[in-house]
Amino acid sequence: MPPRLLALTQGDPAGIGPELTLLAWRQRREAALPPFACLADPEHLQRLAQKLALDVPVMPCDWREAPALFATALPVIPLHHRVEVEAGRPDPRTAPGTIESIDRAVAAVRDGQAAALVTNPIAKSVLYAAGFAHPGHTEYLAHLAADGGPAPLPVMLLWCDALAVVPVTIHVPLSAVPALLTTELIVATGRIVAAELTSRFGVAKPRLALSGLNPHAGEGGALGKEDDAVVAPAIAQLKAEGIDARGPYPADTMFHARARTGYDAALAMYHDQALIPIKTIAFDEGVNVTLGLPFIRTSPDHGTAFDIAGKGVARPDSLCAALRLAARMATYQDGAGA
Ligand SMILES: NC(=O)C1=CN([C@@H]2O[C@H](COP(=O)(O)OP(=O)(O)OC[C@H]3O[C@@H](n4cnc5c(N)ncnc54)[C@H](O)[C@@H]3O)[C@@H](O)[C@H]2O)C=CC1
Ligand SMILES: NCC(=O)COP(=O)(O)O
Repeated sequence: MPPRLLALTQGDPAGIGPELTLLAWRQRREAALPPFACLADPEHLQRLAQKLALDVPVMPCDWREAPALFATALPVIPLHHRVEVEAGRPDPRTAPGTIESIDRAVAAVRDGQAAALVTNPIAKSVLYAAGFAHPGHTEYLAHLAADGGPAPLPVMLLWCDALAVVPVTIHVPLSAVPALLTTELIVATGRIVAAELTSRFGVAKPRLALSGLNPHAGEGGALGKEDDAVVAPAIAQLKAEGIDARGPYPADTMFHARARTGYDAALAMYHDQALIPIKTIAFDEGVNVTLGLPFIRTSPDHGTAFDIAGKGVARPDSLCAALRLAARMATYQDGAGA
């Protein structure tokens, strides 16, 4: 079965997302990319391609036309919002277009017009300044998936060939982590990770390694109580449910190469505990995946990089990896394996 079309969002139009989209399309053959269509302002992409001297024919189209166009042009589903912003100069007035792109891409995936969602980076602070009430894509996508009912628990997984790692608490201040970190949250996260490593990554019997929260996983309680009181009971519960879960391990010694051979995914207790190791070993190839949703979503692991936007130096490798992984996950979901 040929890979089905992916829906790619515009991301923050002042960031590097638009140029990465152009660069990815240019590399579609060498990088073995599945077909994708971007929800964006076609004229903005045309202007940017011209400015960066990138030979990319940008073709406005609808979802039905997009797959056949992909071989010869970048298919773009036009947004209602026009983009009038300079690269590197973020502006909250672009927020409605950024959000329109996400909303319509999600709708296209849920309607079956696209196989999976791939998002270009957004700047949270720009959206917050425009009144956006969600911490990031991860939480907003769960809100969209709720359809007015209870929102599913979205789980952030950062993935590269050498490591898959999940922050159990996500976009929250460090000072709020101990109160938010509950045995129930860890168990619910572990269940989702174990189930989707099988259904969406093809890992038959996933092995999960859980970190502690505190230095040395609490050093028997002397350096913090949460490791024994909150994390250990969650591991016991996961094991009781037949999930291969181990720990709590000291976070500082569970990410080196030899340790990584012992598990399929690491669950870390907070954002930086999870993201520092993967961005250190695979900043250019890492992919951010949202689990727990009724649809597939991947994204590059990096942000909007306003400091280099429009300068022609941004690397599309992580976006390319996100596109390939989304297609691979869709293949597993369809039951066809990799
Ligand atoms: N999935 C998403 O939507 C994400 C969005 N962000 C947002 O991005 C904004 C900026 O975040 P930062 O912490 O500055 O991280 P960043 O990833 O945007 O930039 C960090 C450094 O890496 C460089 N860099 C990033 N991507 C690159 C690429 N593809 N090629 C070459 N160099 C690259 C940048 O120039 C910068 O020096 C924030 O507002 C944050 O909310 C951050 C991470 C993910
Ligand atoms: N640091 C990861 C990140 O900010 C990604 O957030 P999201 O927008 O994918 O929720």
